[in-house]
Amino acid sequence: MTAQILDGKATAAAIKSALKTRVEALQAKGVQPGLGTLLVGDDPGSTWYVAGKHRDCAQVGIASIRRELPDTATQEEIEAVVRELNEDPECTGYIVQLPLPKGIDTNRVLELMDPAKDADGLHPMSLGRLVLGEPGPLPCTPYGIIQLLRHHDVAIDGAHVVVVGRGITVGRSIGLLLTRKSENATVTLCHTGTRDLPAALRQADIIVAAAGVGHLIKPEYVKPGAAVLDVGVSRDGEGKIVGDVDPGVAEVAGWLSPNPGGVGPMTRAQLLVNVVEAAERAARAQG
Ligand SMILES: Nc1nc2c(c(=O)[nH]1)N[C@@H](CN(C=O)c1ccc(C(=O)N[C@@H](CCC(=O)O)C(=O)O)cc1)CN2
Repeated sequence: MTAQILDGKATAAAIKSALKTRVEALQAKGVQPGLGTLLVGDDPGSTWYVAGKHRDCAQVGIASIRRELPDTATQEEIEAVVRELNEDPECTGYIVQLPLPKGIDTNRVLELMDPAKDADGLHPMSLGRLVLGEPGPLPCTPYGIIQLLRHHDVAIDGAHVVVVGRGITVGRSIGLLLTRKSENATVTLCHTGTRDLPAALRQADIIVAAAGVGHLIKPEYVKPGAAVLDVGVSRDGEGKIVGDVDPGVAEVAGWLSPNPGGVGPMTRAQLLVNVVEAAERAARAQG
């Protein structure tokens, strides 16, 4: 078997094209959506991701507001920029690029954000709304994964999804989305403390690999025909970027997201969706 490709680039392009029309409708009402980003430090990966987010904004007509601080920035300096973005009327939604430098209390920074401007769906209020089933911004990578599966007609209803990784951006929240009535999946969350990871993975109809451990998912752990989503990014011994999924998995899986070109572009597209939806909510509230 050679897996069918879950093409994130093409799916994200379709989402962005639909968003352009929604942005034009907002602009016609005098509302200009604007995405703010706060980047602390000069990590090449984070710098690249933030640049990509602004390129996407330009494509759909969302304005860009960029704030940058050196990696020596203190908690207070970071919080001061968060307060500025909370107050900036041109910034209708924003993100704090993660991870923040060592020594910074990330939760304190996220909690300080205005929840109405949370474009990442990572504010405690947004996560709480997700638990309660109330409308709000959805976490970008988890919802991007669901959109990618839907777009390729991969059955989620009734599927057993095994997630590997318990980080805040993917592992912790994806189960909340997948177990909603609208998705109706059964989710097992695995992590470094899971005793027999291969045994858990062999049960999966869908695997979400978000551990950040290069080539962790081997072909022999995958049920033939399963859908496999490669979220992780890490470097091998030679410094080359690798995903969490061993290339041999393509011979066993029914569906496979490439990395790059799979979940990454979907994460960015969902961020734009959150910005546009927040601006639409604000426009409705204004009447
Ligand atoms: N505040 C946030 N921080 C982080 C998030 C997040 O959702 N919000 N997720 C990750 C990084 N991330 C978004 O910020 C992200 C990662 C990868 C991509 C992407 O498009 N990757 C491309 C490859 C890019 C390359 O060539 O290196 C792909 O997969 O095709 C977008 C966003 C951690 N931080």
